[in-house]
Order: sequence, then structure tokens, then C-alpha cells
Amino acid sequence: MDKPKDVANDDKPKSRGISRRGLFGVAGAGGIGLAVGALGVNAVNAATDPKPAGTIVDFYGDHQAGIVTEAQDRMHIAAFDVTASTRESLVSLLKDWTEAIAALTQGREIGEGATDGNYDAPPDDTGEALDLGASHLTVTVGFGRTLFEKDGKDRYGLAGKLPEALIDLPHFVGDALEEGRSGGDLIVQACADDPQVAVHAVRNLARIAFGRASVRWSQIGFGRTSSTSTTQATPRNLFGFKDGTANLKQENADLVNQHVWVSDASGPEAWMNGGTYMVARRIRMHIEIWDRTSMREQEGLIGRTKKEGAPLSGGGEFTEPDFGMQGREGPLIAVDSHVSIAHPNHNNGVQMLRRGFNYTDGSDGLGKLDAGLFFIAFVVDARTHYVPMQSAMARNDVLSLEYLRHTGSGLFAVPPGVKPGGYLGQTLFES
Ligand SMILES: C=CC1=C(C)c2cc3[nH]c(cc4nc(cc5[nH]c(cc1n2)c(C)c5CCC(=O)O)C(CCC(=O)O)=C4C)c(C)c3C=C
Ligand SMILES: [Fe+2]
Repeated sequence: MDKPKDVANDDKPKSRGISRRGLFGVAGAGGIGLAVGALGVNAVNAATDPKPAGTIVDFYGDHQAGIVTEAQDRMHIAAFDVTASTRESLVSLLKDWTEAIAALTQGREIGEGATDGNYDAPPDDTGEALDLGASHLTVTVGFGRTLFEKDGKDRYGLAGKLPEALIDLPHFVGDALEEGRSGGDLIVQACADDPQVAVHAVRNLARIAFGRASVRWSQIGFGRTSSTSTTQATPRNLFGFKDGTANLKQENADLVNQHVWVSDASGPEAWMNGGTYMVARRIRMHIEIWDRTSMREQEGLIGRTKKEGAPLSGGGEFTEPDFGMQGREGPLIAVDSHVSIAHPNHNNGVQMLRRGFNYTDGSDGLGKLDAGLFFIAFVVDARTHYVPMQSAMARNDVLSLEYLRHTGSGLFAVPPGVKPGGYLGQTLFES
């Protein structure tokens, strides 16, 4: 099946003027796979009017949106396995995605729209986001290690451009990773105010990818667990604690430049300048056990108060923790508490930009909620900014040891932002 679909994409008309009737006329002979593959080719050349600017996050810029831009409340993230048989076909996918994302993030319909196309063909846009506006949609795209090299094969001539920082994350103590929730050649993180807008974006990008990439895993997140701007209130995670208090915030550009954006890559890695690395971990939380844990123990495990999110050493939510302050039985913030283990003072000064989401996927076979935190962090280098902290947590953080289980994992190189007329990943393919 791979070949005909690729042929459909690789043989795409050079002129954008081809009619959908023509495309589907050809597709009719080749079956539905060809039809949808062809749709992806021509998916975004007719645009409806942009929605009011108030809910639009600019897609174009030096960096991709969806990183330091204000964290929205809803997310749909999907990893893809690339099935394209040529480099050209992969590039055509990234170009089609770029055009589609530029439209979607402005609240525009894809292609000829959800209702205005050929009456005898499936609509270009699936339609469920009609009337919902842009909803602050951001779509952030990244590349997994396997895009560069898979099973010893350099499928797309990218092996020489594999950044050293795009490692296979090591196994951490207690990891219970599921293959079907881990890895992927491409990642697409769609965040929005409205869940249907985020789901619509991923669904339509998957549709455009048909024949060139297929969804490997996906996750819906329903509530943000971080703030990325000082203008945002700190949300709560499913343990009921404020999460994101000490997060890196967009207003602190110096720290963001130091800890998030790649700026000194050179030679074959220069394409990553302006980019970053996304760590994604699906972390199941043992909600039922937590709910039977005393308030004293809950606060001790986190190292902050539940109500205000203030450090147990005193002050308000944004007071710096004082790890030396002693109580009757030792430090007020326990050395094995989560914030102590995660604090930059105990991690060589490193910080990360967390942008995770609460999730629930119903209940497991034992009647327990399959719920937790889909952890996402953006870092300049996971080798310095994630692996040591996660190793320490996996070994010493009582919260992690007793209440958390990592079930999914991924590390992705997120290329720089797109300039008008350019496409996602252009620096990788054209440098
Ligand atoms: C390896 C990195 C981290 C993982 C994994 C992680 C999981 C995780 N965290 C919470 C709840 C909270 N985390 C908080 C702070 C915090 N967490 C990390 C890193 C990881 N967390 C950092 C770097 C920090 C900031 C530390 C600091 O500088 O003080 C907090 C406190 C509030 C806050 O600052 O955000 C909570 C609460 C859960 C529930 C969880 C996995 C499910
Ligand atoms: Fe944390």
C-alpha cells in the first residue's frame, strides 16, 4: 500500500490549480488510500476568512509557538511513525502540515473547507471546529531520533544531522514504559482553549499525513499543569497541588534563553538553532492511594502547602524555599520531598520549561482511575536538563517511588519556528 500512496504525493501536481474533482477522479481508480493521500497534497490552498485576532497565537516566528506562549488548558498530542518511502515525500508532508497549521491556528478551515467543496467528495476539513474560532490553537512539531536513523537505516538521508542531544532516554528506576505509548518519528502537540479545536487539529493533520505517516500513539490532556507566563494563575494537578509555581516563565527571557532555546549549535547540528528539545512522559498517578494519604504527608511529599502552594519553610506561593530552615524533626522541607529534589540548587542550576497536562483515560480492569500527568518539558539539552533530575527523582523522590509510574516516554528535537513562505524543519532539510 505504501507505494501507491507515496506515488500520489510524490506525483503531486506542480500547479496548485488542480481541481478537487480532477484529483478525486484520478483517485477513484486507485481506491480510497490514494484519494485521501491526494487530499493531503492539495489540502490547504483555499482559505476562509481568518477569525478575529483576539484568539490567535502567531504561528510564524523565530521559535515555534506552544512552548513559551501561554499554556492553554487543553491538549491533544500525537506521535507519528513516518511511512513515506522517500525524503521528498517526507518534505512534502512537512510542507503540507505547515500550510495546514498556518490556517488552523488562524481559525481558518483547511482547503476548500468543511462545507464548500465538491459535493461528491469528502470535505477537505472534517468540520468539528466550525464556529469555534482559533481558540489560541498552537501546533508544535518535533522530530524523534528514529526519523534520523531507524534499525541501522538512514531512511531519509538525515543520519549525519542527528543531534548528539537527541539521545535514547535511559531506563529510569521504576519505569513501566509501554512501547505503544513511547517513541515516534514525529510529534505534534496541539494546544487550545477548546478541546475540540485541539482534537480537530490533530485529526486533520493525521488525515493529511495519510500514506506518509500514521499515528503511533496519542494523548488528550484536559487541564494544564503549569503556567508559562506570570500573567497566568497557577493551575492544580490531580493531587490537588498547585503545579507550575517555580516554572520558567516567558517574561524571564534570560533564563529561557539559557535553559530552553538552542543557540550555539554548529556544523551538522546548526539546523537546531532557535529550536529546543521536548521531553514527553506519560506519568500515571496512583490517585486512590494518594486520596488515603494524610494532609501532613501530602504536603511533606511535595514540600509545599496544598492551599497556597507556599514552600513549607514559610512565605507565600512565590517565596523561594529555604532548604536549611529547621523544624523540630529536621528540615521543614524534607530532603526527599519533590521540590527539594527538583530545585535548581540541587540540580547544578538547571531549570526546565514545564508544559504538562492532567489526563484521565477511564479506569483500568481493577476499577482504578487511569489518570495522571502527561509531563512535557522543553529543555536546551535533555542530557543536562532532564536525565540527571529524573534519575534522582526515580531513586530518591518518595512521591515518585510511591505514587507515580511512568508508562510512556519520548524525546523530540523541536526545530526553530517558521518564517512566512518557509516550512517546518526547513533548516534540517536545506542546510
Ligand atoms: C524530571 C522532572 C519532573 C517530573 C517528571 C515531575 C513530575 C511531577 N511533578 C508533580 C508535582 C509538582 N512538581 C512541582 C515542582 C517541580 N517539578 C519539577 C520537575 C518534575 N516534576 C520541577 C523542576 C519543579 C520545580 C522545582 C523548584 O524549582 O522549586 C510542584 C511544586 C510547584 C511548582 O513549582 O511547580 C508540584 C506540585 C507531579 C504530580 C508530577 C508527576 C505526576
Ligand atoms: Fe514536579
